[in-house]
Amino acid sequence: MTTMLHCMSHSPLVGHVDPEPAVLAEVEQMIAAARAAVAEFDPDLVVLFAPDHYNGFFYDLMPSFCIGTEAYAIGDFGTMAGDLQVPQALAEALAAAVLEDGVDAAVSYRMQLDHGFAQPLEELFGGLDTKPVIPIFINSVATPLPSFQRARLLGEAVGRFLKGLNQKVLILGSGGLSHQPPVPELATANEHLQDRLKGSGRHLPAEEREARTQRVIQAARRFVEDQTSLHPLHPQWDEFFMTQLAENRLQELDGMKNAELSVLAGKSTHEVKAWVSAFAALSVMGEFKVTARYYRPIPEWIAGFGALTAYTEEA
Ligand SMILES: O=C(O)CCc1cccc(O)c1O
Ligand SMILES: [Fe+2]
Repeated sequence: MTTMLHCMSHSPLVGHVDPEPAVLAEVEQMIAAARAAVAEFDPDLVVLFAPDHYNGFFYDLMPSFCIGTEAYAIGDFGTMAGDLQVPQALAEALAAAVLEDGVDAAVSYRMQLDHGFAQPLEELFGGLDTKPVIPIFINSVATPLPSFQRARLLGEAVGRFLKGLNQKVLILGSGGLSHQPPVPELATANEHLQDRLKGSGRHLPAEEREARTQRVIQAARRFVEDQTSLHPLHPQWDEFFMTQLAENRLQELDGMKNAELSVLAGKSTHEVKAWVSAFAALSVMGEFKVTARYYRPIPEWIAGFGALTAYTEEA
């Protein structure tokens, strides 16, 4: 049984602050090709690794990893809102297997998701509930963060479970690459914002939601004018990282310290752990080959914007 993988950057700024038409067309073409490949593959099951941006996971109880047995997306930045179609018994079995395998992932029976999960489903399937999807959260913004090694081990545990299923599985990773949008931080937040980060932000008043959205849009506009207004993108690291994955050198990333990566490529670059977990899962399912690769730094989206597609070899 062949397994397919697709990892991709996301950005809620898509449609809000867009690059020039030629770049937009290039990205749309890349996404259309991925959508066609996914349609051709026609998975029985989708496993989606993605981060959150203080929309569903907060400091009142912040897990490193969480497997959703039921989940819905809130529709931030105009992305799709609504329920995912999570195969509950299978998600429960996956959660149990991952724990048994030595990785202490939490579970959620009411997982609240943002654009990090919704955007890839929207782009690849045109909806949130067109296929059975198991969402797996990786904390990528709320320090202290899980390490690269733990993200790899999580992925390997997930892959071992999936290998035993005998189903046609599509593994998705959403996030990264180098970027540092203005995501709030507990250490520097005022009292009101601290309260939001500790859980009251789970149901943000409409005007606060709008203010937050506009703040990110304004930051993107400023970043296009002045690329020192936020942590600069780091195309060279992004390309290096994608090559490490494509060549199955995941273990070499274990030595990368979280603080080191933040300084090098920006604090939200930790979202690439979704890619690490996705490739780790694929790597235990069989020998794999990367068949498509895309990269371009896109300041309008505050993102080193890339994608990788891979398949295991037919046994
Ligand atoms: O929701 C937020 O506040 C952060 C939004 C955000 C902006 C640019 C690139 C991203 O990957 C991203 O997640
Ligand atoms: Fe993100």
